[in-house]
Amino acid sequence: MTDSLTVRDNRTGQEYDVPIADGTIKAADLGKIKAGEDQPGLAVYDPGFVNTASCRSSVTFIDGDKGILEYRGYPIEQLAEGSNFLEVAYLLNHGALPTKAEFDAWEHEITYHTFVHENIKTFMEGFRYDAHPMGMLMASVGALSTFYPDARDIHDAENRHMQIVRMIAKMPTLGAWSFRHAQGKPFVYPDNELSYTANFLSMLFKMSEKTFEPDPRLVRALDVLFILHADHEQNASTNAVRSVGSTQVDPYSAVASGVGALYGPLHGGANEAVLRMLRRIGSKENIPSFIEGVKNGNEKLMGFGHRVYKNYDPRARIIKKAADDVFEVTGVNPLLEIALELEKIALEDEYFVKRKLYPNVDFYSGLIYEAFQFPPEMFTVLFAIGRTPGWLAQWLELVQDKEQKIARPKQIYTGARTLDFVPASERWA
Ligand SMILES: CC(=O)SCCNC(=O)CCNC(=O)[C@H](O)C(C)(C)COP(=O)(O)OP(=O)(O)OC[C@H]1O[C@@H](n2cnc3c(N)ncnc32)[C@H](O)[C@@H]1OP(=O)(O)O
Ligand SMILES: O=C([O-])CC(=O)C(=O)O
Repeated sequence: MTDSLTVRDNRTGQEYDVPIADGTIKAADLGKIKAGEDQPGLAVYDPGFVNTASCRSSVTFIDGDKGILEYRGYPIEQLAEGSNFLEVAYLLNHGALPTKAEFDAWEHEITYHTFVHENIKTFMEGFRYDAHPMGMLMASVGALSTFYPDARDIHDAENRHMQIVRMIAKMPTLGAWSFRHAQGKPFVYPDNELSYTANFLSMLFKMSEKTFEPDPRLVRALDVLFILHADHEQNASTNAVRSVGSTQVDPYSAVASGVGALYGPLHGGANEAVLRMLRRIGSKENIPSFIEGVKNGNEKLMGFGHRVYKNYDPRARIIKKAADDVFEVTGVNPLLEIALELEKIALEDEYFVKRKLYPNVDFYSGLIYEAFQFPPEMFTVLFAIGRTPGWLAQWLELVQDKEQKIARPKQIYTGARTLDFVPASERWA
């Protein structure tokens, strides 16, 4: 036994020793270590999990170099073209496309669980007038766990299915109500005669007793956006859902943690940040000085860069096309011109080329959301509604995986040791 540990820094490849109580295992021995087997004294320093696979999964495949994304083996381009959001939600959670009977049953179940308990409404009405809708969404999803104590039995398959249906169904209700609250408008109850996405638009924008009839082209565009956001393997929010879910807590609590992770500007919150950035740039003439600021490290080009994609994000390509369909109905968002020019300049600039920084899913989505009349604070809520089936599919896979353990990483301790405590009465004397 020695008192040092060999650690490999995955960013630099450098190995070095740190003092610890247990023995030393060389990084070269890593390959001999069986997954999930504790090796006292061994830790690989990988902040941000750049090279650490935390699970095995058959939900979503990404080839970041080629810009390929597939849900359960189906290319995202084909799903966006020919499927709908509820079918994709089924695919993710069941592993295969539904038959007609299976789809009808799934759609029926989801449609009839869109209402939430009246006390959730009271709970949401209690937020400050200017509460951020993502904060409200995170809290209200967490609150759902108290309304469904049965959800704590995560070992029962039927029970798990029930919670998955409930959450996919209720997320738009919570999201729409967080929007109405910010607008100071009364909440609109779900209209179960409408499709999933049309009902969501109704709860957001309905202003009279009459049935709300959104333009079908807008309904389709939003449905496609939901498809594009539905899953993305081990992104930060899914990792949060899996991490919290690995404690065997109920899925509402696990998904609430996912909403929290998504809220951050480096993840789903980037769509809101992009819009604010474009507004700040204001005109094409200001782009070169903005880019200079990015290159000098003063700020980031929001909506650019990705941990996995070192090529164009395939979703950004589809969103760019979808924007044209939406703008046909709503008129062109004037910020589009700035976004297109920003992309062009960045993609020709050595700084971005060298680092393989391309537009990600968040770069163009906000322009469409704004054309729908959503304020920027709502953008990440829209992402969360789309991502819910993915979070749940990953949670389901996690709780069924017999080899999955509680998520509990190691650390490299860098603090003091074995100090002698001196009571305050002596220290302050
Ligand atoms: C749905 C989503 O979550 S998609 C991502 C949404 N987030 C954003 O759009 C925020 C802007 N982008 C980023 O902050 C990052 O690219 C992330 C968080 C997405 C990925 O981060 P990481 O994989 O850790 O990459 P990392 O931060 O190491 O970046 C590598 C290099 O590119 C630079 N870089 C990365 N993204 C950007 C950016 N958007 N603008 C300017 N420089 C960037 C980094 O400064 C770093 O440069 P260096 O090598 O000189 O230090
Ligand atoms: O995969 C990631 O790191 C982020 C992302 O694009 C997503 O969650 O959709």
